[in-house]
Amino acid sequence: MSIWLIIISTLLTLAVFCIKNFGYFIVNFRWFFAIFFLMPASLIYNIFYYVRSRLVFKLNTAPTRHHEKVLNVQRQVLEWNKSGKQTLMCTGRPGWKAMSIREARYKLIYTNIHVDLMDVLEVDAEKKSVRVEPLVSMGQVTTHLNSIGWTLPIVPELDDLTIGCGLVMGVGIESSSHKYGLMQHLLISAEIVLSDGSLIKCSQLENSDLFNALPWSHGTLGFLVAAELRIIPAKRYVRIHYKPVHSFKEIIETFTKESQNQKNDFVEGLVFSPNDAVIMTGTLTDSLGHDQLNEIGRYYKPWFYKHVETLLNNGPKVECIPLRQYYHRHTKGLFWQMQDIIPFGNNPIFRYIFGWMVPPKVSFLKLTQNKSIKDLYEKHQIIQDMLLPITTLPQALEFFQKELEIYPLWLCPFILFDGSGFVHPKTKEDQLYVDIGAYGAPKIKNYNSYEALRKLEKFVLCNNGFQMLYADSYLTREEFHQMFDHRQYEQMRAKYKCENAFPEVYDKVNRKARS
Ligand SMILES: Cc1cc2nc3c(=O)[nH]c(=O)nc-3n(C[C@H](O)[C@H](O)[C@H](O)COP(=O)(O)OP(=O)(O)OC[C@H]3O[C@@H](n4cnc5c(N)ncnc54)[C@H](O)[C@@H]3O)c2cc1C
Ligand SMILES: NC(=O)C1=CN([C@@H]2O[C@H](COP(=O)(O)OP(=O)(O)OC[C@H]3O[C@@H](n4cnc5c(N)ncnc54)[C@H](OP(=O)(O)O)[C@@H]3O)[C@@H](O)[C@H]2O)C=CC1
Ligand SMILES: CC(C)=CCC[C@@H](C)[C@H]1CC[C@H]2C3=C(CC[C@]12C)[C@@]1(C)CC[C@H](O)C[C@@H]1CC3
Repeated sequence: MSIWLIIISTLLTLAVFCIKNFGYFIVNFRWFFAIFFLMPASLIYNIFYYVRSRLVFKLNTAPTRHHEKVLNVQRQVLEWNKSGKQTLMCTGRPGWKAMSIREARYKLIYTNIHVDLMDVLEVDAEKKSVRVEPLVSMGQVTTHLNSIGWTLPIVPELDDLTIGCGLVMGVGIESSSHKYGLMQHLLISAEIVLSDGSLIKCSQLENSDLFNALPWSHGTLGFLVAAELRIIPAKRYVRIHYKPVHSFKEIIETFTKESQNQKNDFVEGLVFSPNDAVIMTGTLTDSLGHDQLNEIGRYYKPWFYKHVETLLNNGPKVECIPLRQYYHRHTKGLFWQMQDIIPFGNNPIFRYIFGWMVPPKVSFLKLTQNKSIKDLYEKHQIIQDMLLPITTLPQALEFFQKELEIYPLWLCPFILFDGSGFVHPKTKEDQLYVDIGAYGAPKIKNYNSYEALRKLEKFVLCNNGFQMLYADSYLTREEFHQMFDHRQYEQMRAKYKCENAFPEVYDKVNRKARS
């Protein structure tokens, strides 16, 4: 195992060395580094963690070691208390590992608490729940669950997203969210180490005020050490219906109608131009019936959105996709971000030779970007997910066209349940929302990233929407408080003595807090 780690570190060190010394080359030939350094390093890293997790799973060591690891977190917090609370606290997870666009600056000055808990603890088939440690990745948990016939009702796309950290303390969404809501709605209970070092369990039945304030709190109420989530039986395939639509009106009507249809297990839309989109609906199934099997996850298969694009003129179509491959349909193309990193990545020759190593890990791409690359992304690209009431979809699509002109756009419906935390509908009832994801280079003339994003943020604010906080946010503190309901959060900050222990969410996620 240590040999693998040495190889990964050598490849990454070489890549970082090249970035520092060959700035021009790295910006213009990033694909070279991605293919020859980052992809092999990612592959070895994944194998390493696969073997590690497999061993932990087989030997069942995670549950017995869990208590010890929680005590370690408590010990660090108690030490911070004893040493006079010199600085605020945050997790010790390095910024480059997080799946947000930038790195947190505050990690360098705050006390880093190492929460190295990364295993699946138990699956309770009777209770239909899985108990996990916070750093468990989506890849890890779905592989475990799927192999024993279960799955999470919502499986956010990217393998490296962490369940307990990013998806529960932040936000998680996927194409089944129109039925199940956001990842936070799967949470049954959470175990938190508070600022005084004590351990508290919360759920809808005990300490419910804290429980409801946790989602989107970004580690500013305490450290999560275990989370229990709802699971459902898995099936072998997803039967997917691709419906091409060719007018603005049809896009809105078809997408809204399918999002309201609870018979659909999955709903997603890819918008390719103001008047062209493919709306996809899926159902879980164990039998192929007469439908064709398409193993889109195989290494030589094209990027999913390219496959969908071909159906704009060749659809409608029905096919079955193996479940895990459906969950990972956008992974190889990092939605459509891979085309900017390896422009020929979808070419069949590349796919047959290198496809099995794709994609490089997002964290390695982050670790090895220099200032020029960061500036390029900031000035010429947009990576944003805006969550808006589905009734505002027509205005929103027009706004995206007018201010950005960026395609494809990702449409993902979700039900936002009424509640009391950071994010809930402004009306006092459950409401259907849509996540509009824009990832890439806007085509609008004279694009000014700051101005465009500010306009977009104001549009979202005026329409009772929310910005996903992994992305760049230029909201002012006042606007942030207007967008996110801080009432219960502030009560919990006072009740659990967080003010001198953790920063506020705004101070972790605003653009100035990240580099
Ligand atoms: C036990 C376990 C622990 C893990 N722990 C970690 C970890 O700690 N950190 C980490 O970063 N990753 C972790 N992973 C994620 C792992 O690296 C990826 O899931 C990897 O892609 C698994 O490949 P596989 O072919 O064995 O998966 P399988 O489940 O066997 O794959 C089934 C099918 O899905 C397709 N598929 C699988 N993954 C992808 C993908 N990413 N994109 C497109 N298609 C795909 C495959 O082509 C295959 O046909 C873990 C995985 C497992 C199984
Ligand atoms: N499909 C989807 O839904 C997608 C979602 N995302 C978003 O990407 C973001 C990044 O995810 P990821 O890299 O997994 O997570 P991060 O490491 O970025 O963690 C997100 C936040 O949770 C906090 N946190 C981390 N660990 C703990 C803990 N044990 N207890 C309490 N708080 C904790 C972090 O605090 P600290 O700063 O102190 O480390 C940070 O503020 C998520 O917020 C997610 O919403 C991105 C892509 C797709
Ligand atoms: C489905 C949802 C809700 C979000 C998907 C977002 C992803 C497309 C982005 C999340 C993190 C992003 C990063 C990049 C591409 C787009 C994301 C995967 C980069 C890899 C782009 C290249 C840069 O050099 C590093 C970026 C890191 C984060």
